[in-house]
Amino acid sequence: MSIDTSTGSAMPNSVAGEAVAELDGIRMSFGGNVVLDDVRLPVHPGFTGLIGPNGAGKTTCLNVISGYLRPDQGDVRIGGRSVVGRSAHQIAKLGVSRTFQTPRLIPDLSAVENVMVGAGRHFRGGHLAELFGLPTARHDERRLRGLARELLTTFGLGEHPERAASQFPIGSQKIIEVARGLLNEPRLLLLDEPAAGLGAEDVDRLVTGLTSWATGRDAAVLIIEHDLELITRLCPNVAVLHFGRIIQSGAPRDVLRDPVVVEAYLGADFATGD
Ligand SMILES: Nc1ncnc2c1ncn2[C@@H]1O[C@H](COP(=O)(O)OP(=O)(O)OP(=O)(O)O)[C@@H](O)[C@H]1O
Repeated sequence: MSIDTSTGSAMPNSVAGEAVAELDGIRMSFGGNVVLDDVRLPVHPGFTGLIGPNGAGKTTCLNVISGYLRPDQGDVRIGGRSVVGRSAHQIAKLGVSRTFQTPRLIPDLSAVENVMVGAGRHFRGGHLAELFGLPTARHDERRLRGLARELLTTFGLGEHPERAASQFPIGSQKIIEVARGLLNEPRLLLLDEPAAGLGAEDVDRLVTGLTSWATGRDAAVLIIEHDLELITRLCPNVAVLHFGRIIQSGAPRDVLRDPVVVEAYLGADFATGD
């Protein structure tokens, strides 16, 4: 395993075919209500979709991977290493970023500053250096501001980086949150319904930005989404969760035509376009 000394991350660089993250036999219940039952889900470099009806357990999967919830049973591996019992903060340090269904931006900070909030582990100077305005901190700040601006531009939002986050429409706010999740160069990015509430133009920005960011990187991106067109555009692999169980996985074109999936999730009226 190689240690990434530049970031302090201990996640190994992924080998082709090796899962960056893996849920293995996960069981999760809330007060006797079993929400995940023997969930096995490998997340390889590239884009993986996780779909399923409301309440199927998709966000719970993300919460388990990112350490917000501890499963009753099963293992969570990140970079081949078991992380069950580690805090969300410790897991983030392994190079895991996530977004939430409702964007968690700081409304009075500018778009670029909100993206910079994602920096955490990249501040070499630390908080004391920052507090006393030491050169390391000033250098870090300039560098991060530049990176944050580049990310906003990648997502087509580079025009008004200094505008307060609250002044952006909700769709753009969600994209700013995605950009924030990328500032740390995550090895694993977890996106919870990034396209919910987005118009067609914003969905295009999101897809174009994510594709552009992922090109040339071996990061893994797990996307929960109800927008099946987005899933089909981005993800070579998709898994379907239904009542807490993975009922099918594979290429979206095949999975979305599977009668079990159509029946269980999509309803009798569903038909995929070619
Ligand atoms: N902290 C919690 N306490 C109790 N029940 C919970 C908790 N978190 C989730 N649940 C329940 O677990 C089930 C799965 O919820 P989850 O949010 O994972 O579903 P989902 O597939 O992401 O749904 P959606 O597509 O609507 O976001 C739901 O019945 C939900 O009410």
